[in-house]
Amino acid sequence: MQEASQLKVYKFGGASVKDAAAIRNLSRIVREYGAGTPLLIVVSAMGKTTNALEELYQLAHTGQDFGSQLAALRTFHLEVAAALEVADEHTADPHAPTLAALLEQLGDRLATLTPGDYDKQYDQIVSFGELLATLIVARALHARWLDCRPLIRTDRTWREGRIDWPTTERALTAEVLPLLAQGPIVTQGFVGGTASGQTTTLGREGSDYTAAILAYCLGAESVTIWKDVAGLLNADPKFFPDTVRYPEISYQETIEMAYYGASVIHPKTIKPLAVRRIPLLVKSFLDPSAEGTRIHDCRHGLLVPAFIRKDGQCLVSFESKDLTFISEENLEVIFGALAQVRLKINLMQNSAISFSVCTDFSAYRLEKLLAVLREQFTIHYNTGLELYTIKNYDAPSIQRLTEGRELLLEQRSRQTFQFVCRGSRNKAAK
Ligand SMILES: Nc1ncnc2c1ncn2[C@@H]1O[C@H](COP(=O)(O)OP(=O)(O)O)[C@@H](O)[C@H]1O
Ligand SMILES: N[C@@H](CC(=O)OP(=O)(O)O)C(=O)O
Repeated sequence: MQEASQLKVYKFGGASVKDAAAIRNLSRIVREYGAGTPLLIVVSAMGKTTNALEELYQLAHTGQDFGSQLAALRTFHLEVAAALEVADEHTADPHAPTLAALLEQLGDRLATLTPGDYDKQYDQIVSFGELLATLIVARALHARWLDCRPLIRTDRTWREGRIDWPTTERALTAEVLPLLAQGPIVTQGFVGGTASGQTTTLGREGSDYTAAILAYCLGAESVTIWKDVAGLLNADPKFFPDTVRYPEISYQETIEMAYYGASVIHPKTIKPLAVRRIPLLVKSFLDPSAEGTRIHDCRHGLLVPAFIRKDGQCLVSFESKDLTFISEENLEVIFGALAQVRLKINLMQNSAISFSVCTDFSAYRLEKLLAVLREQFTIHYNTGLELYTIKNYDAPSIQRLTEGRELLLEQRSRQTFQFVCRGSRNKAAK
């Protein structure tokens, strides 16, 4: 590994690059806070572009007309580039493609989809969001554009590529370290590549993870993720009033919050940073001089309860057909099928003849699960549910969250209280 350097990694997510004004704000932050030190900037797709690409892919994959959606995505990017005066005709970078070439490639790929592997083709399409965004941001910053796909090596687990750490570390050290001395570099979050050069993605919202991978491999001094919130809070302010900011918090507490669904940080982000003791700073791009949150190797007393809400949940219960008990053998079959269809368990519970799991809802994966297990088990499922977790709970916090809700499943350990209930779509949590 390299000596810990002065390198700072900045990560800007969709909200911080959602339009030309946001990218101007990003440029100010980089000028004011990132000067005088080697800087690697990781950028996600602009605003909701990844969702738009998912929709485009879905249309193309099902043989529907995607022309107007593609035109809208194209116009959006070209207009932002024009507003920032970084359209193709104003700039020429020998290390980067043009916006026109990228947009054409995207159109070609959509037009030539084959009925083959859904997840593999998803990655080839959805990754364009980050390619387009980084091109615009690199030009706005007069920074070098870097394609990280040949450097961040993954296996062929499409949509959730697993990192080949030694290969990635070797490639980044050889290719990127020498470039850092020449000025800031802008690269894509969320994407990687296989040994044979195909694009992979690292899981939705995976750009935070990219920042951690780069920091780990290049021995960065710190990672800063710039968000639209004041730092890591004890709850999502979009759903809970009266949130409290943690000025500092340990890796361990954070990893658990992220695991339970605190969407402000991708759950895989923390481990690589903790292993090399690289602090993670969560700061507001709306108020960049404010303190934010420092996630690092620290000890603290009991924290105020943290409330975590995960929507889009599905509760699936499996019952043996002949009243036999739920046994290790049965569980092995159920777990095997869940792994096969790539449904992750967020919570589970068993009784004598029934086993229940709460997972993220995916109609496609659930259908595959039913096909595998239907013969052996009677299966019931409920969709449109929410999973709530209270970390470091106390009686008032449980009372506050459960009041007026019908609990379909509940569980508690010494520090964590969790329950599944029907979705309250428009209702903010109390
Ligand atoms: N515990 C929490 N603390 C702060 N923000 C949270 C928390 N849990 C969820 N959030 C949500 O995370 C959002 C920021 O993350 P995200 O939207 O993924 O940012 P980006 O995509 O710009 O990187 C906030 O706007 C907030 O609604
Ligand atoms: N653009 C990808 C990756 C990502 O991390 O985005 P964001 O940083 O905006 O959450 C997504 O939307 O899933």
